[in-house]
Amino acid sequence: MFAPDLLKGSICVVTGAGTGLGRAAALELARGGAIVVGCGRREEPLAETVASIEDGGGTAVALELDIRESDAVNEVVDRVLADHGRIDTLVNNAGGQFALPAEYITPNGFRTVLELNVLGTWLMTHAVATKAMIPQGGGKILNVTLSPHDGFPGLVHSSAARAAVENMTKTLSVEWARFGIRLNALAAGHFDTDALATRYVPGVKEDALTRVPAGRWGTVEEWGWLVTYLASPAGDYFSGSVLTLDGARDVFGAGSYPPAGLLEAVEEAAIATRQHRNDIRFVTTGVDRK
Ligand SMILES: CCCCCCCCC/C=C/C(=O)SCCNC(=O)CCNC(=O)[C@H](O)C(C)(C)COP(=O)(O)OP(=O)(O)OC[C@H]1O[C@@H](n2cnc3c(N)ncnc32)[C@H](O)[C@@H]1OP(=O)(O)O
Ligand SMILES: NC(=O)C1=CN([C@@H]2O[C@H](COP(=O)(O)OP(=O)(O)OC[C@H]3O[C@@H](n4cnc5c(N)ncnc54)[C@H](OP(=O)(O)O)[C@@H]3O)[C@@H](O)[C@H]2O)C=CC1
Repeated sequence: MFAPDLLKGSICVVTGAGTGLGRAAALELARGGAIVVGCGRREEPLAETVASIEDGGGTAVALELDIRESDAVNEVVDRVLADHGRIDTLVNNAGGQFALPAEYITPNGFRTVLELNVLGTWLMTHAVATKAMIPQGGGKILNVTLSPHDGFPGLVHSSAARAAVENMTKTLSVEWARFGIRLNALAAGHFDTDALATRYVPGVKEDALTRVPAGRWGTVEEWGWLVTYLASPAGDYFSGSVLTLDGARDVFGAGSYPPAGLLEAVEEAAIATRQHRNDIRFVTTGVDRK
């Protein structure tokens, strides 16, 4: 899609680079000439992303990291700086949640989603800004969030978390403009990734598609193009924005609730696990993981 030297020599850190949207972003950044540092908890998918990039003539490395661990985040940022000297773009893509009616979400379930999406994004952002971007005189941070924005029934924890991330993005775009740091949030609608296929019950997933006016899932390539455009000089004047890529999902809005299949899946999980309805686990996969 882009010229092969668009990002030549640029150092781009992508969290969650082993799968789905993060993988697609990493591949497209590398096609544009960036040196990609892919992070995530599992070594295997990261290694596959690196191999795909290298097969295409690009350059990438993988570093295992749980973005919720402050010490580990600092170590990884130090390592990138030791190896590459700077960080031009950070893509805070790692994130996620499970779909569950709000009344079933436990305190720890809510905390877990907040920690992953808000704390994890904050730890990465703060470490990269203070160790790399402020000393080097600038950089770009792209935070992946969610569409629809005005409430996402079935995902109350993540809806709250992504709103926090978008506000964090806007706040920092003002505070850190004096350092040349530009921050934007990229709100994803429904993209056809493995996670979408495996983490949500089929009825719920299909219901989600009926709420996309464009009538189709987004492709991971379309996501990679947006990330790469913003990382490139063409994206230099974007800061403090929320860019929504969703085939008009946000305009359609939350729609009715519950989506087809969600409550039935809760009941099935309760029967399968012989658990009390207030102690439902892993309903989104329909599999008893206990
Ligand atoms: C309707 C609209 C649809 C809409 C359908 C379409 C949606 C499209 C929009 C979004 C799409 C995407 O984001 S797709 C990308 C999806 N990708 C991801 O989510 C990847 C990252 N996710 C994860 O790692 C996990 O899902 C996450 C829970 C966040 C973190 O996992 P951890 O291993 O750290 O957590 P655990 O230790 O297992 O669990 C911590 C607590 O959370 C609870 N918990 C964890 N998974 C749970 C589950 N499936 N169901 C219930 N509860 C769960 C546990 O019971 C624990 O609480 P206690 O039992 O009380 O201790
Ligand atoms: N697909 C879609 O339609 C939508 C996706 N999004 C968001 O886009 C992003 C990517 O989604 P998608 O590619 O579909 O889903 P994936 O589940 O494939 O991607 C999540 C990635 O984040 C990594 N990750 C998860 N937890 C951590 C952690 N604690 N530390 C480091 N890395 C972590 C995972 O790797 P590992 O498990 O190895 O750590 C994985 O590579 C997520 O934030 C998601 O919520 C938002 C809206 C819609």
